[in-house]
Amino acid sequence: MKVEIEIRNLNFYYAGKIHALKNINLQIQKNKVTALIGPSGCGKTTLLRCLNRIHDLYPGNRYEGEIIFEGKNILAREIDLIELRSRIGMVFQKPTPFPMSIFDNVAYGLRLRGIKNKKELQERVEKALKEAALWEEVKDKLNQSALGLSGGQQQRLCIARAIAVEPEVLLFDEPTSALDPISTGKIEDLIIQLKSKITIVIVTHNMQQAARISDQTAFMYLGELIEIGSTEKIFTNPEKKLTEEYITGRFG
Ligand SMILES: Nc1ncnc2c1ncn2[C@@H]1O[C@H](COP(=O)(O)OP(=O)(O)OP(=O)(O)O)[C@@H](O)[C@H]1O
Repeated sequence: MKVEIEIRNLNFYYAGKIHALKNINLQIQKNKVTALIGPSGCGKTTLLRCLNRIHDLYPGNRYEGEIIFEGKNILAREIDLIELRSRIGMVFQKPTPFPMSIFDNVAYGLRLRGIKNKKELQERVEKALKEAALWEEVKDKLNQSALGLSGGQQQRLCIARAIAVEPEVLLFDEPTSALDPISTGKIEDLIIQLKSKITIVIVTHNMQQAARISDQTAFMYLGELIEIGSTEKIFTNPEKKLTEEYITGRFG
């Protein structure tokens, strides 16, 4: 199995003082789905947001340790964050389409990367919408506002926007918590399909979801990584008592 991202001795502090991640060591496997689970406030979102340095948007946040991706430490000062975020994309909890047409939403990142040729843009937008299982529903209204789509469609549009720039990794932060069960099922199917091309990390509150779609699961508690293993092992025969108590619903 190939490692896509290796997290070494990662500590993270909000505003220079709140110690939200404590010495995390974790390997994210290539072309697999890794789920981050644990009770509210344990640091799942904080860890996910380290992987494409979203925390840099707020002053005073501090990382210690290393996150190795393609042989480089992405926490290094000289890393180009725009480039990093197109290689390691992110899909948020609430769908976040831009107030522009469906086409322009998906073309957005491509244009940012200097792709201006109309035919190339059209081809890549179509490809991304097909990969996000949205093409059939929107192909006749690409010039209409993205804000007119349903919540589930908007979330698939955000996935299309993220995959249009052909990232290696996609980070999902509770991508279905605002969606109905049918839309949730579509996103879960999509994630399973995408992993043949893209490495996926997903934060989820929903343990059934982690069990359904992930290959490896990491259980976190109070800023620490308690246990990581194959999803089957974590849910049937975890090593640590704390993990067992959590997955059997004794706290949460
Ligand atoms: N912007 C922030 N400033 C200061 N502290 C924060 C900030 N965001 C999160 N924290 C703190 O960091 C810790 C980890 O929070 P985080 O949101 O990563 O947990 P989580 O496991 O994703 O929780 P949830 O499941 O509720 O989303 C918590 O103690 C939280 O209060």
